[in-house]
Amino acid sequence: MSSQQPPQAPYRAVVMGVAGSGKTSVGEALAARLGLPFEDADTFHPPANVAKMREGIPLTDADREPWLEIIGRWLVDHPDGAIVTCSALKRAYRDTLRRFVPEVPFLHPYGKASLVLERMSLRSATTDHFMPVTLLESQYATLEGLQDDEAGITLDLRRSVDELVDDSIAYLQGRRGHSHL
Ligand SMILES: Nc1ncnc2c1ncn2[C@@H]1O[C@H](COP(=O)(O)OP(=O)(O)OP(=O)(O)O)[C@@H](O)[C@H]1O
Ligand SMILES: O=C(O)[C@H](O)[C@@H](O)[C@H](O)[C@H](O)CO
Repeated sequence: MSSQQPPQAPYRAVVMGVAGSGKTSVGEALAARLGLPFEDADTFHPPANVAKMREGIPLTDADREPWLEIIGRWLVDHPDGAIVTCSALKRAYRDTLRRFVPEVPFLHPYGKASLVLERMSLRSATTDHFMPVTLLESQYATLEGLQDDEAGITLDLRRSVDELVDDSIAYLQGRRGHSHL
């Protein structure tokens, strides 16, 4: 009998959630810890989408569809592992991403809008991020949390970024042996 272990599956994951929930902070730190490439899906938004959000107008399904496909292709282009953020607010949006990478797990920092609003307000005061706090209500109204049949984990965004990375890694390691990602 061979003592060789099967090759380790690479980690690919999407950090999802409403604006200001910590996707970038957690995704970047997670990718750094795992030594993987990282991309923030905001960089894939066409300028028209960014302009819309800057004006406080929520994106529609039609605005998001081509953007989701770019993110799906980005994941396909990183078969050796990668972490990407993507709001992926609706189940149907996550279905689009799964058309590209069927077993991709979603890590979802989630919590009360009041705390996210506080963090976004602080961010707006200190950076020139395009996303206005006024859009947070529509982000929550659009959000459909992970369903039981979806690969992924809902994380408590009150925890520190480091703790959220610990939680994410524990979850991803737990999936090992159960998936091809
Ligand atoms: N777990 C955390 N604890 C404390 N502060 C946090 C945490 N996560 C994020 N923050 C802070 O909250 C703000 C929003 O976080 P971040 O930009 O990572 O969210 P995001 O989901 O990527 O937002 P967006 O989608 O709007 O770009 C930032 O100022 C960040 O430093
Ligand atoms: O689907 C959406 O409405 C968008 O992706 C937003 O979520 C923002 O781009 C992001 O959160 C930046 O603040």
